[in-house]
Parts: sequence; structure tokens; C-alpha cells
Amino acid sequence: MSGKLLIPRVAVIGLGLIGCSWIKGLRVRGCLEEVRGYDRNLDSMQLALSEGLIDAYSENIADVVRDADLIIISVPIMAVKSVLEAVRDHISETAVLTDVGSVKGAVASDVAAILGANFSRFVLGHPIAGSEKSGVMAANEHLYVHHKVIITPQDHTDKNALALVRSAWQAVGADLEHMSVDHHDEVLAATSHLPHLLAYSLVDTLANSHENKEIFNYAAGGFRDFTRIAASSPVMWRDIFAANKDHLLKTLDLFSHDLSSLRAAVEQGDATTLMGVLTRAKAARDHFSKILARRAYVEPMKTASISYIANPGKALSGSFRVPGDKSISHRSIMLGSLANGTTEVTGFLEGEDSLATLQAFRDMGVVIEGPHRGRVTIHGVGLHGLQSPPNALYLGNSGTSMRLLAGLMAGQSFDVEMSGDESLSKRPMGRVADPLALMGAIVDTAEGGRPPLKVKGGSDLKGIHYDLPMASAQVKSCVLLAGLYAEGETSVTEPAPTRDHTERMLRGFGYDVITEGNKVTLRSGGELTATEIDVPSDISSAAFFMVGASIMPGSDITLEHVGINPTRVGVINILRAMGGNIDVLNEREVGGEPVADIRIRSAQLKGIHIPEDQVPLAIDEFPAIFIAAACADGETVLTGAEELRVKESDRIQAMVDGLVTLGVNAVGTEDGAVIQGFGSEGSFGGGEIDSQHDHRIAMSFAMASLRGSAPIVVRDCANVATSFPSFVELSTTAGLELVVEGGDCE
Ligand SMILES: O=C(O)C1=C[C@@H](OP(=O)(O)O)[C@@H](O)[C@H](O)C1
Ligand SMILES: C=C(OP(=O)(O)O)C(=O)O
Repeated sequence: MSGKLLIPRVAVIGLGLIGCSWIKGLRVRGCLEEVRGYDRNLDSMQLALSEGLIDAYSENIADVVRDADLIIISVPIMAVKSVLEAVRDHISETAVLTDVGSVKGAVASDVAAILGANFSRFVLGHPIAGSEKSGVMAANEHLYVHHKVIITPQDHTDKNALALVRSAWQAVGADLEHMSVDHHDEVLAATSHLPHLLAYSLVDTLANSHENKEIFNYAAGGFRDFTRIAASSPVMWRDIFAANKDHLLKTLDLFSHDLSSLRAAVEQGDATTLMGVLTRAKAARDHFSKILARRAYVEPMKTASISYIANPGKALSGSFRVPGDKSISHRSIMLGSLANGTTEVTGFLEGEDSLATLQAFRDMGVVIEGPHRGRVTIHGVGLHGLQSPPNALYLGNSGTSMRLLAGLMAGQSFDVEMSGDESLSKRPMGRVADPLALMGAIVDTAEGGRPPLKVKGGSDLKGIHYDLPMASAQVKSCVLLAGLYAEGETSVTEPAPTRDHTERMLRGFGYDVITEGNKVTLRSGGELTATEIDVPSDISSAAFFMVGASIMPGSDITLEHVGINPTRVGVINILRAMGGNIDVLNEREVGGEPVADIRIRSAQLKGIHIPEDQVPLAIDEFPAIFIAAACADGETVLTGAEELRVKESDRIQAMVDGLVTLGVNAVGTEDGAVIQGFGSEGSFGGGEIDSQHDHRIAMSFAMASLRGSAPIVVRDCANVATSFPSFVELSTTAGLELVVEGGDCE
């Protein structure tokens, strides 16, 4: 909107909550010159006048709409037609009309019938801000602030008319969205019309039962919460149900079908089906609550601007535990789901990536309780017990989920499609589709081997031997997991050791896996037996603090219960080679994975040529290691790390660009980078970093602020929630000066 909105003359037909709140909002903000009102009810018109909502009214609707620039029709759906008939011959040539009804198809038909099929100045709208309150006195000028208003423009809708209505909604703080008429009605049938129908129906059933007194006397939160909307206007809802009959019946039939299944489960004491419904529903409702609180990692986060403002910090101190290992958390859900029996997981990472895996298995019929404080209970269905999911599996930002699942899905009897967010949709999947094709699977990718992936069910897989063309634990795991379903033996050799959590965990579930040098082999035909899994803290999350404590003089921290699987300890080896002061204490083994407490004290680091054999062992830690290199004396050279270019972002480019912004001399090479450290006397300059929506880039530059000379602003940090949801809380407790701007990044 350019300039302040001022509409000379507005007519409002129907003086209820919705119309009056819009008018009041526009009035309070000085957007209206003159408002005339009409209502069937004289009292309402008089009240609106005395409240100053309208300047004049008339019992003759023609007088109200004559010469109006904008006519707001805010009457029950079934009354729209008679209003249009009454105003048709009295509106000006330029008047714009709009409505606020909950069903758009019915209003669109009325407009076409009365004003003509090509009438272009009627803009169909629907504010999603209803309330069981009603009438002039309930008018609230803030009702639409941050509330969605759906506009359903048609092909013939006039652009200027649309712009005026949009401006009038934006002026009262609404968030506008466009939809087609039919799509709107389908969505609203499910999200609004069906819940209202059910609320009315439940109250009616209970009120008619002979024990109704008891019910109302003892109705606790459940009855009250579920039925609040049954106090809404019966006329309005009668009209809505009639106007959206077809869509409502469709969604009601679906609901009735599921309700009958639930009834049968209760009758038959089928606890598994009941738990399936209840845990899935709880997960969906929890996710919805997070969306409401703007805390969920959902697609709109692509544009949500959550930034870290990181000021120079203090020496790090304390003894604490970072969240659970992401790689192990993914695998605990996968193998727990495919096991016979119930697997108990503790220390599970409640980050968006591992939750995406968890949701995928729920979608395939596995009953999973939790997570609650890292505890998850998985009711395994056996290797052949998964069910076809109702929709494509959505895997968010998580490469591990998609690549490991590709292997498992190849062995199922049903087709599966897997999709992800913008970042995942750019990552290479040919690396898993190729070996799976060799095993006899049919895996389609989008152009260039990118997601979405479509895996055909019912293929007879054959065991193969596969020479991994790159050091990738995800590809290795994909082939091994497909091998569980393939005839005979499946083996892989890797060019360099990569994380072996899949092999270790399969053994933990009682499955035979043979590792000989760089070759891993398994045979199909075995079974997984449920077990207990204690997920260690993620060394990849710990790495940010290892670097932070190393570069910030005076730091001394201990990170507890960190996984130190030999295939993951590259970051310790590299920092030690640079002169880092790191002690690995209290080494022990937990459920087949080695863990330790790690003490890090600050030390002046020196630049090194990072040994290439350490690259796969520290593959996710390079963004943090780049920060360490910038603080070191002399030059650090990284080679053999081209895989960094196909992670959540091109991590070589993203880190080099960020370092250069902060005044560091760094250049990217095809397979690595060369970084000139500024040494003990130097520091990072201030500046604005584009994290490329990559969690590890965001957290690395947050750590850099410890040695900053001015604030570092890191943009687009929402994705930190994929691997380290408590990062801000833990790092500020340890000594970082970090403020989150534009949302809650936790
Ligand atoms: O198997 C795993 O859990 C992972 C393997 C690595 O990916 P690549 O296999 O692509 O190297 C790593 O970067 C990723 O964060 C997790
Ligand atoms: C590369 C990563 O994860 P993924 O491949 O699972 O997206 C990571 O967490 O750094």
C-alpha cells in the first residue's frame, strides 16, 4: 500500500461482529471518511450510530449503498442473495463490493446470478477470525491483527477492486492469503465447518440424554474445550452447512468412517490401534501448537527472518550436556520401528530432522509414544509390518532421513514418495537411486537426480556388492538397509571409514553384520529384536563448544556424555593437531557406542594442513573448524572435502563468504579452502552473515562472536531447530552474548 488508505464513503450491510470490527478497525486508524450502515434490526443500527461506528443509517438499503465507494456485505450466507437484489440498481459504476462469508462458492454463484457472470468489482473474502460473540457491542478494532484473511479472486476480478479490498484488510493488521474458491470451501469444510457441526451435535446429544444435569454439573475441561463453538449463531451455521453441503458431506463421511474404526478398537480392546490414533493425533496437535506459537520448523520459515545478534562474549565456562546424536536418533526410530517388540529410547534428539523421521514412521502405521524429554517408546511392527502412508513422506531439511529411508522403502510392498524443503530438494539423490537400481529397485527422481523421490513397491531386490564412489555413511546405510530385504548377501566397501552407527545399531538389535577392513556385509532373512537405546550427546553439536572454548581465552568447559565413536572424532583430532587443549575423560560404552566427558580449555591454535583421512570423520564439523582456523596463527588448508558442497548449503562457499565479510582472508577451492588465521592479537570484524538457512553455518558464526570486535548478525537461523533446538539457551548460559531477533529460535 503506498500512502495512507482513505476511503471516502463506505456502506456496511449487516452490523454483526465481523463487519463492525472491520469498520471499527478502519475508523480507529483513520482510514474512513463516512460510513453508512444497514441492518434488518433497527436497534443494531441505532446502537452502531451511538457507538460512533457509523455516521448514518437508513431503513432503506438503497440510501445506504448509493454513492458508496466500498460496500461490505456482512450478512449470513443465505441472505447475500436478497441483499444483492436490493442493492443492484442503486450502486455506483465504480463501487467495489466485498463479503466476509465462510463459503465462497455459494456467494460467487449469487453474485453471478444477480450482478452478472462477469461482474468484476465483487471481491470474495473470508476473515478467519470468527468468535462465538456477536453483535455491535462485541466489535473489536484488534480482531484482525495477525489473523488470516483469505481472498478468493476470480479470473475476472478487477485489479483495482482487489487492491482496494486488500488495502482495507491490511490496514487493520490482517495477514492476507489468496486461494481459489473451490479450494477455500474444501479446506474450510474440514477446518471449520466439520468441527462446528460436531460441537453442536455433541452438546445436543449430551443435553438430551436423561443424565444431562450430571453432565453439565461435572463437565470438566474436555466438554468445555470441545464445545465452546456450539455457542455460535445457529442461523449463521445453518446457512454455512447448507451452502457448503458437498464439501462438508465429504469430510463428514471420512470422519464417520474413522470414528467407526475407533469405536471398533474400543469395543475390541485393540490397544495398538487406539494408541496409533492417539499418538498420531497428539503429535499433530503438538505440531499445530508450535505453528501457532511460531516455533515450528515449517515451510514458511524459509521466509521467516529469525536472526542472531551476537555480541562479543565472555570466556566459556560450565559443565553441560548438548542434545542427543542426530544420526543415532534417526536410526533408533528406523530400527525400533522394524523390530519385533518395544524399543525404549532415551536421549533422543527432539530436533526437526529426527522428528521428521519419527513422523514418517508414524505415517506408516508405527505406534510411537513421545518424545517426552528425550524418551521415546517405539512399538515395532517387524521388518514387514509397515503400512502404506496416506501421503508423501515429508522429510523437511533432513538428508539422512531421505537417503536411509530410500533403502528401506525399496524393500516394501507399497509405493512411497518422499519430499523435502527447498534445501533438501536441491541435494543429490542419484547417489542412492543408482545402487538401489542395481539391486532391482525402481526409484524415480526429479531432474538431475534431485527429490522428490518416488520408490516403487513390490520389487524383488537382489543383494549386490557396491563400491561406494564417495565416503558417505548415508549411501552405505541406504544400501545395507535395502539389503535387509534383498535376496542373499549385500556388501559395501567404502573409500574411507565413515560413521558406522547403522552397523553398530543393527548388531544391537541382534542382526548379524560383518565388518572386515573397509567392507561391510549382511544377509537378508534375519530379524530385529527390540532393545534399549541410550543416545549419547551429539559430537557434531559439541563441536561448536569445542571450538568456542578453544578460541576464547580463559575458557574451561566440560561437555558430558558425548559420543566418541572413532568414526566421528575428527574434530577432536584436528583441534588437537592445531594445538587445542582437549581432554577425553571417563571413557565408557553405552549400548554399543563409546561415550566420554570432554574437557576443553582455551589454547592458541596454529594453522595446519588438515589430514585428508580426517575429513569423513569430521564432515559436519568443518563450518566450526573454519572458525577455529580463522583464529589460529598462520594458514590452514583443507583439501579432499568436496562433499561439503552438497550439504544443507554449499558449506565451503557459505563459510568463505561469511569469513570474508568479517574481514578474514579466506578463499574457497574446488575441494576445500585456504584460511589465513589472524592469530592471538586479531579478532573478527562485525558484519551481517547469510547462513544460507544452514543450521551449522548459523551456529558457527554465532561462536565466532566470542572473538568478535563488533556485533555479528547472523540471518536465517530458524533451521538451527533441525539439529540443536536448545542452542541459544545453552550457548548463552555458557558465555555467548546472543539475542534472537524476529522470532523464537528455540
Ligand atoms: O549417516 C548419517 O547420519 C550422516 C552422514 C553424513 O552425510 P554423508 O553420508 O552425506 O556424508 C553427515 O553429513 C550427516 O549429517 C549424517
Ligand atoms: C549434513 C547434515 O545432515 P543431513 O545430511 O541429514 O541433512 C548435517 O546435519 O550437517
